[in-house]
Amino acid sequence: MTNMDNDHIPVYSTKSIIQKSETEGIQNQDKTGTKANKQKPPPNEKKRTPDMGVRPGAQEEYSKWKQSFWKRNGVPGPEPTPFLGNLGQIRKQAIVSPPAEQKDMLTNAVDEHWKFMRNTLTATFSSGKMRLTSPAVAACCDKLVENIKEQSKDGKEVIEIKHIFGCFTMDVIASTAFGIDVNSQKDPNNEFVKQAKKAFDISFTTPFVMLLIIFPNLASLWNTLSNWKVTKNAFTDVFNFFQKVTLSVMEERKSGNDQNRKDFMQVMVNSHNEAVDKEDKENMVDYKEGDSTWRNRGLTVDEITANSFLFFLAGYDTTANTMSFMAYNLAMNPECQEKCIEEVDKVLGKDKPNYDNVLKLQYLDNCMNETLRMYGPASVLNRHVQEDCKIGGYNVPKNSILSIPTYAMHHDPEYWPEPEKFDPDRFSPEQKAKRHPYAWLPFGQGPRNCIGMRLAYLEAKGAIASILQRYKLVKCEETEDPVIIDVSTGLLRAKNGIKLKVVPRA
Ligand code: HEM
Repeated sequence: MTNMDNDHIPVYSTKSIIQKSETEGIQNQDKTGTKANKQKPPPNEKKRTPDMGVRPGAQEEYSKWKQSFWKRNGVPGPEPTPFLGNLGQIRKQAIVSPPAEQKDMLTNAVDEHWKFMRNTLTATFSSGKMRLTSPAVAACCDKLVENIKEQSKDGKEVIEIKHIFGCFTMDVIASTAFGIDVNSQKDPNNEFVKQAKKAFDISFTTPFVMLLIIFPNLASLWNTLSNWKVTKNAFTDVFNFFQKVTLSVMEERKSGNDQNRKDFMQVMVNSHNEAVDKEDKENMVDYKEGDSTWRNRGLTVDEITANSFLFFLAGYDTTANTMSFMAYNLAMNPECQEKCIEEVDKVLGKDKPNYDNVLKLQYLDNCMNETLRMYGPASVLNRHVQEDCKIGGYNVPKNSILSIPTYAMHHDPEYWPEPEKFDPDRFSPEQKAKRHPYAWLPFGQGPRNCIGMRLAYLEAKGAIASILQRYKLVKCEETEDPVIIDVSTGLLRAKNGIKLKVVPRA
C-alpha cells in the first residue's frame, strides 16, 4: 500500500465483495465508468462576496462531497456525516501502517522495490526456515511456562494473560529477528525491551496515528508537518536504537561469533548467497528465473534494519492479542479446551513444540482460526487501486483506496450463523468447503498478504500447547463476560485486558 491521493472508500456490503456476480447489473451505473468520476464538486451559484453568505444546504453538500463519492457512483451504503464520512462505522475496522519514515520497510515499499524485498523476505518465512527457527520459539515457550508458574501460585492468582503473552511475543521477535535473547517478563528494564515498548506505544497510541486512521492520505505529510515533530523525533530515536542493535549483531556475525544461529537476521544477512528452494519460488510474487528484480543483490543494511523493526511492529501485538483471545475462548468453552488437551497429549506428549508437531494439532488450529474470525486484530484491509476497474459490477477508479471490513465480514450471519458463538468446527474441512474462501481474511489475501503467518501459527499454537501440557485455563470472577473490545488504537484488542486463572492439571 502506498500513501494515497484520492478518496478513502469504505466498502460496506460483505455481499458486494464476496459475491461479485450477484451484484452485476446495478442501476444508475455509468456504463463507461468515466463520466461519473468526472463530475465536479457542486459549483458556487454565483461568485460569492464575503457578505453573501452560503446557500442553505450548500455547506453540507461541500462537506460531504468527497464522502458521497460512492453514492454518486451508484454504490449503496450508509449516509456519510460531514467531513468524517462513515468513519464512525469503519473505525472498528481500521489498521494502519506504522508512521515510519523508513522507505525500506516492506509495508512502505512499492513496485519493483517491494517485489524484490517481498521475494527476498518470503524465503525468511518458508517452512524450511521455520523448522530452523522453531528451537528459538520453543525456548521462549519454556520461559513463558516458567513465568506462568511463578505468577499463578498453584492456580490461586488471577493472571493478566495479555501481559504474559506480550512478553512472550516480544521474546520471540527479539530472538528470531534480532538474534537477542531476552526475558521481557523477568527483565523489563532490559534496553531492548524498553525501546521496543516505546516504539510500540508511539506507533499505536499517539494522536498522529489516529489521524492516519482518519485520513490515510495524510501519511505523505509525515516529513513536513512540524507539530508532529515530537512523535517523529521519538520514533526516530527508537529506530536509531534498533539500527545500532542490528549493526552490532551483524558485526558480531561477520566476526565469526554466532554464525550458525538460525534466525531471520542470519537469513537476511545471507540473502545474497543463499540457495532458493522450490517452496520459496512457489510463494514468490511473479518469480522468474533471471528476473532483474530478484537476487541481483543481497539486502542492504538499511533494508535489514527496517524490516527487522517492521517484523516487531507487525508481529508483536497482533500475535499476543490472538493468543490472549484464544486463551479466553478456551477458558469460556471448557469442552473445547478438553479436546485441545486430548490432542496435545496425543500429538506432543511431553515433547517441546516444533514446526512439524504443531502442524499436526488440527483441532487447536481450528480454535485459532475461529478466534481470528471473532477477534482478528486487523479488522480492516486496505488496497490502493492501481488501474480503473470493476468490482462486483461497480466502477472503481484508479487511485481510490478500498477498505475491506473484515471484522464485519467475519460477523456476517449469512456466512457465519450465530456469529458470536465460538465454534471451532466451522473450520472442519467439510464446513470450509461450503464457504467462500474470502469469507475469512484475518491475514489478508493476495501477494500483499501477511508474510509472517507461519510464524504466527508456530508461536500461538506452540505457546498454547506448552501451557496445556501442564495447565488449564479457567474463567474466574475477574474474567469479563462478554469481553469488551477496543479498536481506538487501530488494532482490535480487549479493552480491559483478559484476566484468567491458570490451574495446574491434575
Ligand atoms: C496473528 C498474528 C497476525 C495477524 C492476524 C496478521 C495480520 C496481517 C494482515 C491482515 C496484514 C495485511 C495483509 C493484506 O493487506 O492483505 C499483514 C501484513 C504483514 N504482516 Fe502480519 N499478522 C500477524 C503476524 C505477523 C507476524 C508474526 C509478522 C512478522 C514477524 C508479520 C509481518 C507482516 C508484514 C511484514 C506484513 C506486510 C506485508 C507486505 O506489505 O508485503 N505479521 N499481517
